[in-house]
Amino acid sequence: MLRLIDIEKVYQTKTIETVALNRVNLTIGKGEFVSIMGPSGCGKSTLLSLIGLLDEPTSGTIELNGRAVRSYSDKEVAALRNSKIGFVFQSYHLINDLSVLDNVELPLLYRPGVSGKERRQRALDALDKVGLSARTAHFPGQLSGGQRQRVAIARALVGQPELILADEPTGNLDSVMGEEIMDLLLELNRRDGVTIVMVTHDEQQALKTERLVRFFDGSQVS
Ligand SMILES: Nc1ncnc2c1ncn2[C@@H]1O[C@H](COP(=O)(O)OP(=O)(O)OP(=O)(O)O)[C@@H](O)[C@H]1O
Repeated sequence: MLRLIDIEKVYQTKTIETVALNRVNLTIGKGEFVSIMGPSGCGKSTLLSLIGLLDEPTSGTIELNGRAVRSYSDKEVAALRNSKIGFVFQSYHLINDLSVLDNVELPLLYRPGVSGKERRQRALDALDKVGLSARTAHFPGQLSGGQRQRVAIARALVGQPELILADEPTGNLDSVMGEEIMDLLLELNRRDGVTIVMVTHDEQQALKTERLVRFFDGSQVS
């Protein structure tokens, strides 16, 4: 589904040039659950932002479903990102002034052809999947960290993406809640076939996934 071919990412500032990714080759198949591990600064977040079509490589090719991403216009890339990719972050990124249901509905606001009624139903379905049907009227501030991350996962799911990108999804949670979130991601992958790429610092969690890719200094080492 996704291929990274000879990817290089160089950040150039006035004083220093940083090679964040150095000739990375990675293929992610449909339905896979891949963990990415590596020390701080090795390029994990950079990799996720490229896979998530949030940034472009300095050189190399990213292919999505067999077609080079660079052959799409900016507008098409934005539409692809919105329809095919769901994001989950370490710090949830929920909007505190919106209810749980409204937070989950948000990504569908920018979808053409989705009525208000359908939006609501899909958000309710996504919240049901993450076990939060009883909390739809709550606000993020009234939830535990684990529950907030469940809301964020429901928000990532509501657009029915092909791919979920999770950047340290359990990084802010204690081990019990972290386990719960990990089990939820594993279930979504196994039961619903959602492809997941997860950056984590937690070796135990990484070992539960189908595949573990390790990075060091911008390069893939295993
Ligand atoms: N916007 C930027 N401008 C300049 N340098 C950057 C930028 N973003 C990242 N870098 C550099 O690129 C390298 C890789 O950073 P990246 O954030 O991808 O690492 P990481 O593995 O995700 O680290 P961490 O585990 O600490 O989040 C680092 O040396 C970082 O300083």
